[in-house]
Amino acid sequence: MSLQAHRITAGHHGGEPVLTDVSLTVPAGSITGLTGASGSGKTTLARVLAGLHTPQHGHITLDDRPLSVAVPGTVAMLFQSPRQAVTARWTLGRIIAEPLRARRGRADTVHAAVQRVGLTGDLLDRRPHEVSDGQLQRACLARALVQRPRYLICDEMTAMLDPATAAALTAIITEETRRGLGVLAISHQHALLATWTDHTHVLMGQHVAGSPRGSQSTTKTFGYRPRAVLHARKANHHHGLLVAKVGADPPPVGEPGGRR
Ligand SMILES: Nc1ncnc2c1ncn2[C@@H]1O[C@H](COP(=O)(O)OP(=O)(O)OP(=O)(O)O)[C@@H](O)[C@H]1O
Repeated sequence: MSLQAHRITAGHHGGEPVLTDVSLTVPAGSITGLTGASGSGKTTLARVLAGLHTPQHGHITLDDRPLSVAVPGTVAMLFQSPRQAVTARWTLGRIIAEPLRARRGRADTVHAAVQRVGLTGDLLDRRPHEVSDGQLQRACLARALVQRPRYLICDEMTAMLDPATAAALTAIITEETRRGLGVLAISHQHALLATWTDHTHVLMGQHVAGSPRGSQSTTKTFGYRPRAVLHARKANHHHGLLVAKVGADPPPVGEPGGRR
């Protein structure tokens, strides 16, 4: 069971592709990391995986079936800025319940999700400007969970959060993987990826400063165990995917995971 990107080429507004022939697998029940330089195309790939952006080439499968036949909400997304992901005039309660508008039993489901993410009931009547970023991100996680997603894409989800809230949310999501949720965690924070993910891919975009013009977007996979250092030692090319092992030495300057 997995959410898979198969040889994706994608860009914006007919411009040069941001991603060229990129493949990525997000297995169910585990946390897959995705990192890479700013502009390498992580968010673009995330949006393609969630069905929010149509690729020029390639396709997405969800548990071996086309993503297009999946029930809406099967792939949920959390963004860096929860404020840009919600309707500002709605209460948190309405934001969380909205995906269930047409479904029965929503009160129980919403209540369970609210409890699950550690929100107190009094916050449900407040609007986004009346709560903190952390509380709003918890509400966004609750909104995702009420849809019972099979896969969750977290795009820099913790970037704006204090360490305690970030730790709380990652712990809740980790718990959900034990129930089978597959997670793609996108982050620039290698320390977070090293402790949170089972393995991490590094997206090598063609728009990254210093990369040769026309080079292809690929991903490197670091099958590192928690706390291992991101360091490619050996790479094999396979369908646009560079699979690399991880060493204990710090990566050299300019390498993925190295000092800039
Ligand atoms: N809606 C858009 N219209 C035009 N170009 C876009 C759009 N979204 C992204 N891009 C461009 O596509 C490239 C990849 O952007 P993307 O946001 O996917 O990268 P990223 O790796 O997620 O970056 P970051 O780490 O800074 O969030 C960038 O050059 C960006 O300017």
